[in-house]
Amino acid sequence: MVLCPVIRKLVSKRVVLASASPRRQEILSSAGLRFEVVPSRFKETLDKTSFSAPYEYAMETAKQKALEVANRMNVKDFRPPDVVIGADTIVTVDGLILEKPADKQDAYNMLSRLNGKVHSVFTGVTIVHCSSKDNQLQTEVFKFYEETKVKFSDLSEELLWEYIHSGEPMDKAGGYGIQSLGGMLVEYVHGDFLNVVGFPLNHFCKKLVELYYPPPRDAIHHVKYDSVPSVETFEVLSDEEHGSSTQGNLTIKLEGDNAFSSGAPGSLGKNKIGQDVMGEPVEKCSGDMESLTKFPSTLVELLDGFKASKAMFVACKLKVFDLLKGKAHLKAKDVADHISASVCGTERLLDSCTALQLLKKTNQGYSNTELADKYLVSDSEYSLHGYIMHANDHVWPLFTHLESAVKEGTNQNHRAFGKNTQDLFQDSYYHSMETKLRFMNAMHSIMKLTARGVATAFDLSRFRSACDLGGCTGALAQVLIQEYPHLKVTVFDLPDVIENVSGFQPTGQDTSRITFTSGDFFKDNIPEADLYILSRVLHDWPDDKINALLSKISDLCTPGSGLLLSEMVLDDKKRNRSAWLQSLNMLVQTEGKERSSYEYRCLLEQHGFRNVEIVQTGSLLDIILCTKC
Ligand SMILES: Cc1cn([C@H]2C[C@H](O)[C@@H](COP(=O)(O)OP(=O)(O)OP(=O)(O)O)O2)c(=O)[nH]c1=O
Repeated sequence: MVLCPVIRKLVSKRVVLASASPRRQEILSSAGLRFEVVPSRFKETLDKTSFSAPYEYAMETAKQKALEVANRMNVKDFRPPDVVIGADTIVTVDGLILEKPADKQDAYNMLSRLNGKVHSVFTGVTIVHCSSKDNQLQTEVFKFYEETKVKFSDLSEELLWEYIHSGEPMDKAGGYGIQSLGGMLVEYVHGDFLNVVGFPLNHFCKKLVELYYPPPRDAIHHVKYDSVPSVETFEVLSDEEHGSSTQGNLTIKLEGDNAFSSGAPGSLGKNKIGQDVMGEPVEKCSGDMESLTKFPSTLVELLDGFKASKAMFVACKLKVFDLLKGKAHLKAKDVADHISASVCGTERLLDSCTALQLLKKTNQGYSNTELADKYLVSDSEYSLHGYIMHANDHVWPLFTHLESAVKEGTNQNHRAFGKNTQDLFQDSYYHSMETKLRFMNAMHSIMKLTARGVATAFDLSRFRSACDLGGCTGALAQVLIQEYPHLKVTVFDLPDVIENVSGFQPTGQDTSRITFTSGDFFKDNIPEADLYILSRVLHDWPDDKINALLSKISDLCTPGSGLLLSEMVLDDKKRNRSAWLQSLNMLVQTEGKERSSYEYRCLLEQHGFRNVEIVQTGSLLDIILCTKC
């Protein structure tokens, strides 16, 4: 999604971010900007005393970072970038400029200076427009800066050292990261929060508006904008209402190194032949033309979606993130050697993962992003590796038959895996030890991630016993007993599952209040409990089976017993994309479907449950609680 329409102006340009900062990459890509990352090699050693103000230093460093990359990329026979963006963040306190700490002692010195005080964070940003003539790089440089004031609480020595030992300060100006643990040090922030994190997005968007939609001179005094104006506002002003102004020789004063004339070829804005600075035709405002010229970014994202998924799946399968865990950097060749793959293929995979922000790339090589360390490394606490392997090995082949699934209205196990499913779980998930463990791993990893949300969406402290039907490895049960000290939980699942749960139990945690019982909830007796839980179970089955199961549970319940469901609830208004795609997922692989809140409510009331309450989290699972009347 592109919130700032002016970002679309950059869609057809080769945009390069001259920064290794993962924060800057994240901020700009979340704003919908498409860009390549080429970290600058400029050494941040300008003489600070030669600048009249700290922000001058930050802007100059940002400029040098961007120009170094622009020059390096101006290689004969290659297309140079159109736009290079550089940034530099500094912290200033007591007249001193603080950059990234050199070591822990330096971090301590910086944090001690900031302790209990208000300081300023400046980010200087440079936008360099590039063109190349006879292999000579020509540049136009625009700079600006943003200041944010931050107040630190009074912090104890112990806390400062604990924070320093977390390792977070080392790659951050002033020795703290407000967006993570460092947020705990901060009492208040005045100004743009993202500016502290490394990139003043709001000011950047305003600057783009200035650059790409310059208001004509006589409009300047009418137009006051505090926030980013819509494209239309400025197109109307510059192209229609004041259409003739683009024909004139209008001089626009901009902050930065340049003031230029919109009438001069190669200058900013639109020239006499209706081209913008990059020499490309200017978008017209008229409805038809506009819809023809606007770039369908959403569609491009969808076109690329499956490639991005598969790149992540393959990197996980080849254990790339495991290999890079805890390593400063590895070159593509070293990664290729370890995973027994070609160097050229590995390099492309690593570069794609870098573009997807799963890896970081510097001159020394590739390393994991925080996201990859946390979720893609196979043995991390909240690893999604198991779920991703299930997506790659099971869901992906099924989705290649989506067209048949849609035409036939049935799952595609027979096409994807060559066998008809009489018994869904037995035939598709548990037919071999390998598939069984893969499926259990997948359910375990997704449940670990979501269990706390499920367990705490409602206060369940009135229940003394719970039975988690289809509770698999007991990942939810483990969180339930932590949250509710008086609750005992029975995990009920097929014998195939229960006999393999031991490998998934946590070490060093008291699990004596969890019991594992095997059985088939359609055929066998279900254990008695005050609270029954069906997490991601109902969506697997057709209505007749669901009715049979709910009726069986309802018969076991006494008045006041509870039933807790966790599913993705379909909602026309919220249009939760994951839930609707999950519904297709259910079509290709099961006999079930996702349902709306209305459908769940009817279903539950039909079986004697009342007080149906739904917490729609909008993330992976929504939670429903009801009581037997
Ligand atoms: C104060 C503060 C800084 N920072 C970061 C932003 C920047 O990445 C970093 C300041 O260092 P910079 O030199 O501005 O940037 P960088 O070295 O990370 O990347 P490059 O030079 O390649 O552009 O500090 C935070 O992430 N959180 C904070 O709260």
